[in-house]
Amino acid sequence: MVTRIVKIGGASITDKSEFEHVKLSNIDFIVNLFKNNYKNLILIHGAGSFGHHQAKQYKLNQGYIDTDDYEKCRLGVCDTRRSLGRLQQYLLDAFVRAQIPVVCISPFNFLISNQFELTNEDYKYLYQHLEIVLSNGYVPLLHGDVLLDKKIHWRILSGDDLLFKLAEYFQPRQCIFLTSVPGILQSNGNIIEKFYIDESQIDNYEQQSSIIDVTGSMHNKVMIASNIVNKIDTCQVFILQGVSENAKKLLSSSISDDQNFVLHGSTRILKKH
Ligand SMILES: Nc1ncnc2c1ncn2[C@@H]1O[C@H](COP(=O)(O)OP(=O)(O)OP(=O)(O)O)[C@@H](O)[C@H]1O
Ligand SMILES: C=C(C)CCOP(=O)(O)O
Repeated sequence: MVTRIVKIGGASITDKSEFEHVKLSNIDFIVNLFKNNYKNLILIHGAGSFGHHQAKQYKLNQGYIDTDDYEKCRLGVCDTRRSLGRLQQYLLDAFVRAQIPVVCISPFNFLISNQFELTNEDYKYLYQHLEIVLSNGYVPLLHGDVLLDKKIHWRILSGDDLLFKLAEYFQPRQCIFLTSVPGILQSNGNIIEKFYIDESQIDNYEQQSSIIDVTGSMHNKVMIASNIVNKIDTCQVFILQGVSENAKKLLSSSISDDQNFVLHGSTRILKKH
């Protein structure tokens, strides 16, 4: 039932180096990618500069730490979610303006972890809810979020990790990570068009950067993208720039049956032969 899952990375729609800095023209560009192409689609958006800054300030990705002021951190949870809501509002404004039937679904309302852990059983109600939303013709827009946790009070769930769990359940034909860069870059700036999964190499692909990010940036993305390819044989996985001709090309065409299909100037994740 689901053909594509697309993560609209926070880096593609915000300036992550500046607090709550939205790039409205990027949002319009990305929303238009789906204008005639939104059937059987799940969308996820990242936090960008609407969430990572607060999450870092209150160390939310570590859960509650006894030595910190509980009430202050709890307000940090609320402030992170308020900020995510602002970014979501910009996206919803643009989707509805483009007459695309998008509804927002927050993981916070469906998932409660236990010492960071989330089982398939924990995801059950979210999956069921998404099935109903999809069968009514809506496009669900989920997002990276802060979740409540039974032991450590809260944890961060990144949109990339969520994408993996949705891919595992819905088995889409394509998973697409839209971000601010053309794909996975080598240290000399060259793009890797075919990234063959080799776990020992994954550590080499995080370049130094000044952006604020609590969920592992490109390193986590490469790991998640690789896990999807390893787990779902039939799923094509791409990392590419959201505001780009490649994104237009990929999202406006039907899914190629060529198992080795690549888009020049972007990254396709492939199993090592
Ligand atoms: N080897 C690399 N190749 C490409 N980008 C890299 C690399 N190493 C680090 N990066 C950084 O990773 C960023 C993309 O990861 P990031 O998690 O910020 O993306 P996102 O998913 O769009 O954002 P968000 O997590 O806010 O949703 C790029 O903007 C770039 O600065
Ligand atoms: C609340 C936060 C920081 C969610 C992070 O989600 P991501 O931007 O998809 O990694």
